[in-house]
Amino acid sequence: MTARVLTPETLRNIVLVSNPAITPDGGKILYTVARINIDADTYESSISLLDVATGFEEPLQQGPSDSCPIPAPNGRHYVFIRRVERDRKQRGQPGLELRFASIDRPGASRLIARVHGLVSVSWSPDSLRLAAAIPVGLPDEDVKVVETLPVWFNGKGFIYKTQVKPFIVDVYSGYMEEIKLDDVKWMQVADIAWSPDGRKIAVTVSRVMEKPYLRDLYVYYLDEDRAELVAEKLSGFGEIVWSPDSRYIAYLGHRRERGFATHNKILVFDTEDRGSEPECLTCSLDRNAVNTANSDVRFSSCLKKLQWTRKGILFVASDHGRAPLYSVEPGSEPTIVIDPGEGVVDEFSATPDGARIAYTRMTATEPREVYVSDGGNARRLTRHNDTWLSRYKLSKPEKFVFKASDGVEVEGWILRPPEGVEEKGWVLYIHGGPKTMFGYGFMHEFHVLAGRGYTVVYTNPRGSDGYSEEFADIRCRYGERDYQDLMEAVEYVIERYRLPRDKAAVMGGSYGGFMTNWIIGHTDLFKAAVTMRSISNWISMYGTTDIGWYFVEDQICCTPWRNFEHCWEKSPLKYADRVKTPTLIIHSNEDYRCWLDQALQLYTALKLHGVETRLAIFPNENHDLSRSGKPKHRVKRLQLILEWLDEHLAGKKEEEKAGREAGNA
Ligand SMILES: CSCC[C@H](NC=O)C(=O)N[C@@H](C)C(=O)N[C@@H](CO)C(=O)O
Repeated sequence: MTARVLTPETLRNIVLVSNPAITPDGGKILYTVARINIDADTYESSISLLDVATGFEEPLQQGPSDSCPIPAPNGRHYVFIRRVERDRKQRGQPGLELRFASIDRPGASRLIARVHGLVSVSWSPDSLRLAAAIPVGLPDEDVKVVETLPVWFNGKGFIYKTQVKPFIVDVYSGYMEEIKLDDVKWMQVADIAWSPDGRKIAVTVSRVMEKPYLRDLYVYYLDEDRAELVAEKLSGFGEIVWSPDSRYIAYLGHRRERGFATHNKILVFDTEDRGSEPECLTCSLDRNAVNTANSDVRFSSCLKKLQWTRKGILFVASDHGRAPLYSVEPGSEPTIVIDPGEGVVDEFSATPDGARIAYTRMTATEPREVYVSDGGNARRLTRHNDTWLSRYKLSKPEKFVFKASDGVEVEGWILRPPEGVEEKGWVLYIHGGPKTMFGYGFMHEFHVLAGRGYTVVYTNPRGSDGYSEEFADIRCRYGERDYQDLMEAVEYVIERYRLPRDKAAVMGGSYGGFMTNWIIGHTDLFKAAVTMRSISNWISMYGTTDIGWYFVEDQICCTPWRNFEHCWEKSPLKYADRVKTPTLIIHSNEDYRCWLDQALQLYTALKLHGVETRLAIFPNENHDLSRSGKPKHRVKRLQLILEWLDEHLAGKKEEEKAGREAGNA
């Protein structure tokens, strides 16, 4: 009997649980439940309410496009987001509604404001108002007349007229007033936080258009209607939280000591001692204080990545493919408060006293579910994915560690086809970033590959997250130590797991696509390659994408005018004339992170050099096609990958050719 395995279409089974927001008394959890409707080609999301004591659950908002519930400090009300459909005539109208509702009145809600987006929101302690970072300004309808940078942004489209501004919003009247930050002419607010004493609002904001990664920290004093600059030229995530006594601000980020390879840290600023150096609370940990585990089954969340409770500051850090929840206080060392085992704490929220924490956890074999922890006792509260999971065979990845040729340990995992599935070959899968990690995030795609008979090998080579800052730092040296780690991993798994050398494929997305392109230009070991949302040419990447001009300079250490030769040396396109590996190129036509030109240049080069190549362009999709693209496109993408592997690793093409020839004879 053939095993029931995951296929492209089983995406429809996965229930996407997100945004577990706990009420201040710890009695209830509001969260988003999303389902993937392949037939209607949509994600349908609603909001549920969980009673922590009984585990009883009831729908709060039926959807089909409700998400991101954020409870008020009074524990009675909440705000949430409703996505609204717009027809052609309404183009330019805001697509989101910010709504206000009572926890004890399921279904009812009132419109607060129509917005084009919501970057961050924070309740006033009296539960009457919100501090909100809201995008304003739209692109021209027809001809685009641009004077700002970047022109476009992945997932947002043309943003050259958009600024993200800070507002105070009255939840009862909907009245909105902009918070004026002195001397800030152009701004992109990254985060906003209302102080527990109600008197101040902290804002992190980028105000240098050419260097959007630089953030300044302001405090706005409501009584005086005046803002003060607290710190300048910070970088990283940019999230902020106030201490319970409203004196300190914890900032999640860094000062770019190792450029974009720098770990996000928790830096605590004393707002009453201006000019004092911030205290770094996570420097000794030497881990990135955010969760960068890859997964393709997430749904949008509005929860903060930091929370300052009376027991300490909570944050998730990336560690060896896992993501535990930590707590830290000024003057102390970080300690783990929720150990997810071989898993990932994906998002969390805690009661102000820190006694109870709601969170979502996932593993490599289970998508996210909601959990609650009361000081050490963790309980799982939802089981949305249990029934369908019990009907399928999913194999469990096995972890391996090998010593690279320079003596550094590198980790990886091997996911074999489930029992009963015929083995057809294997795939080296490379993650993006490069500063993200593989590990214990659920990857539907990996199980689909395994279900078709392909063993998946995935590793965290140099440049990855989850280890020291030094480990993540491959600036200026792309294609060197990272490439070596991957090729040494290949030799290791061939020997240790007896994988067939002549049945290997390589694939990856974004930086992983860069590396796939690099690999096929430097070795002919692989029988097939699949390169997705990839980078092939750093020179054109520089000027065409949302992050290009500063990402390339930082990571590759060149610009089209400085070290031009180095930019070309590090571009896979330079080596395209050596490629022999049959290559499937997958790209989205609205990928503004790694623009379509990257795929087109590679495709043209491979075609002209006689390499077997196929190019799939996905319309109306962006860089996140594999994670949040339209369901039908996600299915099609997986089908294309499987077909390519079947043709080149499982000999499907030869079989068909032989069949055709036999038919003609
Ligand atoms: C502004 S510096 C950070 C760039 C960013 N790194 C985070 O992952 C990034 O977008 N890099 C892309 C080239 C990339 O490889 N993206 C990965 C991870 O998001 C992907 O899988 O798409």
